[in-house]
Amino acid sequence: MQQAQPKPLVELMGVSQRYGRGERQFTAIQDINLTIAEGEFVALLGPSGCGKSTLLRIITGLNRPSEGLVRYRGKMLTGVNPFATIVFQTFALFPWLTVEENVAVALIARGVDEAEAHRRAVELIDLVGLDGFEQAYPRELSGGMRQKVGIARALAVDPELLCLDEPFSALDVLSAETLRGEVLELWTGGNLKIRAVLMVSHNIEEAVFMADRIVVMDKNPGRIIAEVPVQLPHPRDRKSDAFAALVARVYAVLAGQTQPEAIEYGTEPGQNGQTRLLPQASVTALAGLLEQANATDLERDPIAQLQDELGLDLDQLLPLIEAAELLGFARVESGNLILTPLGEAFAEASIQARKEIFASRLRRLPFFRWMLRMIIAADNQSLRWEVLRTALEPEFPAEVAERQLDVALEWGRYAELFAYDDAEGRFFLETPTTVGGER
Ligand SMILES: Nc1ncnc2c1ncn2[C@@H]1O[C@H](COP(=O)(O)OP(=O)(O)OP(=O)(O)O)[C@@H](O)[C@H]1O
Repeated sequence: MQQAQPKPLVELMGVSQRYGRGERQFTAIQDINLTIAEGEFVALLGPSGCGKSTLLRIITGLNRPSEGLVRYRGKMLTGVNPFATIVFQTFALFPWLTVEENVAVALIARGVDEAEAHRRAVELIDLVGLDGFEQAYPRELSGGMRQKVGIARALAVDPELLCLDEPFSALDVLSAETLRGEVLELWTGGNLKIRAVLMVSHNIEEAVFMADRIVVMDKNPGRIIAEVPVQLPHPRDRKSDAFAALVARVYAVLAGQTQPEAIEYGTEPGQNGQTRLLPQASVTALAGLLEQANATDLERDPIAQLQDELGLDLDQLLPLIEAAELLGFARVESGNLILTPLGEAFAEASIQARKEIFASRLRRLPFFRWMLRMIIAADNQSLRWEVLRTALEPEFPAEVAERQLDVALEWGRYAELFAYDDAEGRFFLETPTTVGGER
């Protein structure tokens, strides 16, 4: 028998969202094409700032995209989507209302009379497992329980599309894990009207554990870089090889945006072409990563292993990996982090030798070549922070330029390529030079 094609519920075509005006205009997401079909649980995964929440707001009709079309059940979406609802990370409960009132309020707002609203609220509270807590106030509940109230409230309006915006990230590890299981039970139980779930996450394992499809995004500008189907039956076994292989695959997509060397280093600021952004990675954390990777057998599930061992979340780990790749200390292959001989040498080197290795790598980066040239060319070979920041501004928005200089300052100081006078806000060379370029 031929299986019927699942019907598309949400369709996004060429969707972009820009914020701000004029020179300060900024593209949060660009040219997004995405379909969510009936029966699907889709996870949106990507680094902080790649536009996941923006996309959710567009799908639920809270934002109108700057460009592109959004269709819901084949019809153009022009205002707030009445069939969709969002559960937020921070619960968003009214502290002065009881659990029951917090749920009922969503129904009353939709015109349901008060007695009926309270009757349904009690049913929903039972459904999410909070029976007995109807008259409690949010402050009396644990984080996990509060999030259940948030879910009950979202379910009160009988949504077809349930959007979850990092619903577990404010919870402790155990509560998050329990609630993941409970949400999956609600979803697979089939007692609800929900036709699809869209969950924003920045936890790869969570996405592989829950979703049927993972949409992977990257930033600057926010865009979809891959879609990974997850065809494992529920309940999923985190310890299985198939699970680990999928985690590794998604990790490889996120971390391994490795490009040919010429593109990878980018161009110097002010030259034609794109200047590559320096990842927001501290030298200490980078050294920690390299030491850990050098000391550990990272054959299986490297992301989970490194995250656990270093106590980092994805947003902290990815810039470190990017920095390790940029500096030639490591590469990512099929989801594994492999140290280069230089990376191994760095991990095992003395403090002074590390500084020298680091300096030799920084001198290869167009950003640092440019900075050094600017400092050397300045009066007294000393340059104010503002001058460099202003010089970067045609290339990057002001706050990005500022953050780039912060990173460059930390890396360059560590490598002793230049020094910085905090009181005067000036870069200068520790050993003045007269030759054109480097010491
Ligand atoms: N109303 C707004 N005005 C200006 N910029 C905005 C606005 N909303 C979001 N942004 C910017 O757009 C980009 C995408 O933001 P968004 O919150 O959608 O990302 P995200 O992937 O959900 O991030 P996170 O994981 O940190 O929540 C960010 O750089 C953010 O600063």
